[in-house]
Amino acid sequence: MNSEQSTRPGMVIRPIDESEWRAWLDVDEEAFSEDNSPARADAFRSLLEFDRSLGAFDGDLLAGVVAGLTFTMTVPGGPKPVCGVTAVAVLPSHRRRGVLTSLMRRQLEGLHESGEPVAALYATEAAIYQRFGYGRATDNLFLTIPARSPFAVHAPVDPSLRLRVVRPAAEARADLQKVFDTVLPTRPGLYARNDAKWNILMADDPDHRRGGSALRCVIAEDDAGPRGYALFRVKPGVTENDVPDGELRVVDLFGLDPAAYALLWRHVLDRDLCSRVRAPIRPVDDPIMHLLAEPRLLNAGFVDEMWVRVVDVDRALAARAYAAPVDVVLSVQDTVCPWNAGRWRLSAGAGGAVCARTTDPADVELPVSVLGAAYLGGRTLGAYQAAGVVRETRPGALRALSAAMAWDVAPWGGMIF
Ligand SMILES: CC(=O)SCCNC(=O)CCNC(=O)[C@H](O)C(C)(C)COP(=O)(O)OP(=O)(O)OC[C@H]1O[C@@H](n2cnc3c(N)ncnc32)[C@H](O)[C@@H]1OP(=O)(O)O
Repeated sequence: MNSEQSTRPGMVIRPIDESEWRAWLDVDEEAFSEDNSPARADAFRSLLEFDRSLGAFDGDLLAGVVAGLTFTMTVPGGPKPVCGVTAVAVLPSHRRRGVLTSLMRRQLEGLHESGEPVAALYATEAAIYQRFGYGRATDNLFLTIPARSPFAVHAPVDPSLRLRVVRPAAEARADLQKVFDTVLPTRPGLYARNDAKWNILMADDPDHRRGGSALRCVIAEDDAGPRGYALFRVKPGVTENDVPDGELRVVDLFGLDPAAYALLWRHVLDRDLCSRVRAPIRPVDDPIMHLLAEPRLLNAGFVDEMWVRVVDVDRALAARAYAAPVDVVLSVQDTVCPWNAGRWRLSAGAGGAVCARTTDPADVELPVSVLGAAYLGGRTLGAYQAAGVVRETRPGALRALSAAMAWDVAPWGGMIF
């Protein structure tokens, strides 16, 4: 599809120049009905890559925007380049006229021509991006745990570990980055946090506190250095009878080994004057689920987290590792990126993966959104078959593909971008 075909008539789509930043911010603030303090606007701007942004212009008026960010994201097998899609906004005066559709199509065409084979995003509303071929690839586990919930007898303990409180939290930044960068390659979905991202986290914007304290930081360490950290806030409170009823909210918690991880959770659960711990952004296989003696006390739920778009089937499927050998012919449906539509043979084994065009008959028929959903390893395909989304035309092929694409560690981004 050429760019004229993908652009709404009367609308010009082009990258936004840095000098047009004010107009960009206006569109963003109007679309989200949110006003930014100067500090917050500066932080937002520091995240953007203007040459990777697109604006939809109605005459001189900037009516819609989308940003692309250059990411290294862990996928099954290790860190790879992924385009982070963010800051999507359309002026309320121009909504439901195809502005977003034009921006999405143009962005995907650009990635196909010279970009990353995979795009990922966090959606404000889950219904928006499926029509553009994004699949729900990760979920967020949210927990509300009563304080002082007991641990199971098998919970690991290492007497050489100690806790260090760092205040203000920003002073621990180097240690935090070291821990995070070590964890990064171990979980699909985690993306490398650049300086701008760490600046925002450590700036501890009062607008993000929602009635909670400044960011608190505790490091688990031994004589050799840090082995994990917890960042959290405490929202103080008392019951009507003056019983302490504070709420501790976990912001970020990573451990390099089971004992450090358990100690950090023990710390947040035992914090004085708190009656519960809320952890709203956790991976669905968080080890805390196996540390508590009474798992029902987790009060767990989950929601969609990241949505992934396979931009180029061949480049994307060859870029990741597979949990088992597989040799299948996929028939891919993709009306937004027609270069993906049709049959591809995926062959993966000990020597790596190859994905190439084929005229052989299909073994599995599926929409590109399911490839996106399964890309980070967090989905099995039988459920999509049961839902009527995927069809198997060679017995056993779907199961083989599902086992190969699934990954032992659940994917999770951990922080909105
Ligand atoms: C990755 C991120 O940045 S997520 C942030 C997304 N931005 C926001 O939530 C800010 C507020 N909302 C907006 O700015 C706009 O309403 C947008 C960006 C969500 C949609 O922009 P629009 O230009 O109105 O979308 P567009 O007209 O291209 O709609 C395309 C299709 O998506 C549908 N759609 C658009 N928004 C939504 C939605 N929120 N929920 C469900 N469907 C939607 C439209 O109905 C249309 O469907 P159709 O093709 O069947 O007619």
